[in-house]
Amino acid sequence: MISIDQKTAVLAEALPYMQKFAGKTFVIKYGGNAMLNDELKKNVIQDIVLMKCIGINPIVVHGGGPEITGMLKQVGKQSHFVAGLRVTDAETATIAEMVLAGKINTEIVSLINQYGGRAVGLNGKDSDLIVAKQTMATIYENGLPKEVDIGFVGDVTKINADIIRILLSHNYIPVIAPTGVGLKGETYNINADYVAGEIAAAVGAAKLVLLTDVEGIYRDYHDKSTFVSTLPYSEAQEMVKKGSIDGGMIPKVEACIRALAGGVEKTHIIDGRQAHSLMLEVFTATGIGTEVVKESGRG
Ligand SMILES: Nc1ncnc2c1ncn2[C@@H]1O[C@H](COP(=O)(O)OP(=O)(O)O)[C@@H](O)[C@H]1O
Ligand SMILES: CC(=O)N[C@@H](CCC(=O)OP(=O)(O)O)C(=O)O
Repeated sequence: MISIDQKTAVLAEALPYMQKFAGKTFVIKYGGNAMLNDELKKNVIQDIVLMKCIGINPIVVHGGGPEITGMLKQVGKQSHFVAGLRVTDAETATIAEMVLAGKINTEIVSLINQYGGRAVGLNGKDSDLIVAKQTMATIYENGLPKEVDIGFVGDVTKINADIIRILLSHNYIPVIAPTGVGLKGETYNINADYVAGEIAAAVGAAKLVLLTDVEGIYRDYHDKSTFVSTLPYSEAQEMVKKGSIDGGMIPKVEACIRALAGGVEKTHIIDGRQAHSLMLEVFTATGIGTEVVKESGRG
């Protein structure tokens, strides 16, 4: 049982962070694997509403990979991933948009509103928020890059962030589905981590926080003693090339790298399975998870 002294110590520790972050914008990427449990979902939503209450401007970018996989299965389609990206034919792009923008986005908006926030849902087509072009997946064979065609998967070419700024200036919480629109109105499926990195750079966010289903990054994913709390991005790039960062972790580190290059001050990959992990990361001295940084050393 936590004592009164411990409770007050925790609250007092939060004060300087509340002062430091008031008025700052945080992009929070909430991934499909951290969304599977209703109690955790509630914790994440409460943390986002709390941030808003103390003057931080949260922007939520959500995933929904497991739900897309489930829906594809219902219509008899198997899912395949290359370098963490879903191989997307035309029908898959339509189903991904339906699940992300139609189902998950509205659910998150509704939950935030139930907890007292004022959320507005957006997808890449709203006001041409996320303009994209077709991209390839890169895999490494013996350290050498190789391009693989994965269909209607998009690379962000432009974020039209005006609509986000307008919503923030009126105290709304934007909730963004990771679908992209091409120059001819076509739909692209984009990994939500990449969208979060691009949005964070476009709005000049102070922090990008990616919630996932592991503690953070491990040097060797099969050995939990190799957890890394601070990872310089040059080292992260090497780990992707060597294959020690693999699958769904690749878009996350690449999103952090993109955000840092775009001027975002801090990027974190944290465990969405831990109750109130967002609050712990933002309002405590030690933080949790892995921080991807430009230089070595945790700030
Ligand atoms: N070096 C690594 N450290 C941590 N996780 C890794 C690493 N390499 C690959 N992974 C995988 O990345 C996964 C996280 O990506 P993903 O499942 O796509 O998350 P989300 O659904 O939250 O976006 C982890 O569950 C793990 O299986
Ligand atoms: C191209 C690509 O991989 N798109 C992702 C979009 C959803 C997503 O990113 O969801 P998570 O954050 O839950 O993984 C997909 O189809 O699964």
